[in-house]
Amino acid sequence: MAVYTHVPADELEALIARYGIGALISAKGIAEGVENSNYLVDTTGGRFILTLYEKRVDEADLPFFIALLDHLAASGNPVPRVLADRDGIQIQRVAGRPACLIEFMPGLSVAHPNAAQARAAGTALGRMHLALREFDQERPNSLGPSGWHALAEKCGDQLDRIAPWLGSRVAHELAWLDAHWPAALPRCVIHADLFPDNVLMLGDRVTGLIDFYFSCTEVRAWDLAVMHAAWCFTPDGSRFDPALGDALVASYEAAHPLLPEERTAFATLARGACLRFLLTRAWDWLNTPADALVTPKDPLAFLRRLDHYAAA
Ligand SMILES: Nc1ncnc2c1ncn2[C@@H]1O[C@H](COP(=O)(O)OP(=O)(O)OP(=O)(O)O)[C@@H](O)[C@H]1O
Ligand SMILES: N[C@@H](CCO)C(=O)O
Repeated sequence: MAVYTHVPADELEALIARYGIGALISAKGIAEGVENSNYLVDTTGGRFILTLYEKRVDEADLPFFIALLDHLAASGNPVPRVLADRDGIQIQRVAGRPACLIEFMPGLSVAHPNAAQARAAGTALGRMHLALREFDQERPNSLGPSGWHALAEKCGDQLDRIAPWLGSRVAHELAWLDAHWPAALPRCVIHADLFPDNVLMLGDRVTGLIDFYFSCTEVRAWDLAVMHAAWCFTPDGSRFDPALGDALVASYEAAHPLLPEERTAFATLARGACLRFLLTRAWDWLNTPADALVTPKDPLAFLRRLDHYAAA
């Protein structure tokens, strides 16, 4: 359940009144997600998402995310814009947290995507990368190679509480990736977290790409590698589905061809993606109180994926 911050009804009513979107009808906390608090807000003028930014989103980055969403929406990508209130203000303070009111996108995220859905998602990523050629703002990736080292150090010996050998395995992977990371590949702003739960679909059609709060300037093909690792395995990471992998990569390439050097480096990029999600999940696993409302995700599901790419 991802509602970390409760918004009192009178505060919500006053917020909605600032937007000229009618009167508040209801607001429900959204269970999905682990990072931020999200509410589904209905007013007499329509349906909206209210996001309160929690632990991992830095308020100073919000203008970058808002500009990115504006750019992508303006170039025809299915992403939600952030609404401005009557004074033109987009970043609010709600219950003491930075917050934005966001366009509601139709569709559902698919728990177990099929090949047609992977194909649609690959096309959506390729089109997004095309549009991002014209986006000139930058944001460093705090969860890129140097961030992995910092996170592994912060987890320290505690990694072995998850599995007895995990600390030494992570150290080995960090050293291998330091030696092989293809940092010279083309870069652009990427989504960096396009898991199935961040792609809304109706049937086999993509209706919304959401949750851009890890977007950053990074090796472009890493975005596809993140998707490959997130979309093409059983949830526990034990089995790779080649039909999903082929559908995802072929459809991406039809919209935005990979360079030969991106193709060559793909398994290494995916290995880095697995380490990134292993480490953020491990940190959450070790630091989520037992009585928290959020269930931490399994770090080892990304070690199993990593093993797949390491063997490739
Ligand atoms: N613009 C939107 N339109 C429709 N639904 C949305 C929108 N934004 C968020 N949601 C809903 O809220 C849920 C949580 O949103 P989101 O994935 O942004 O949360 P998060 O806490 O940042 O999650 P994550 O754990 O994936 O980082 C989504 O699964 C979706 O159901
Ligand atoms: N998509 C991530 C959560 C955001 O970092 C995961 O499943 O671990």
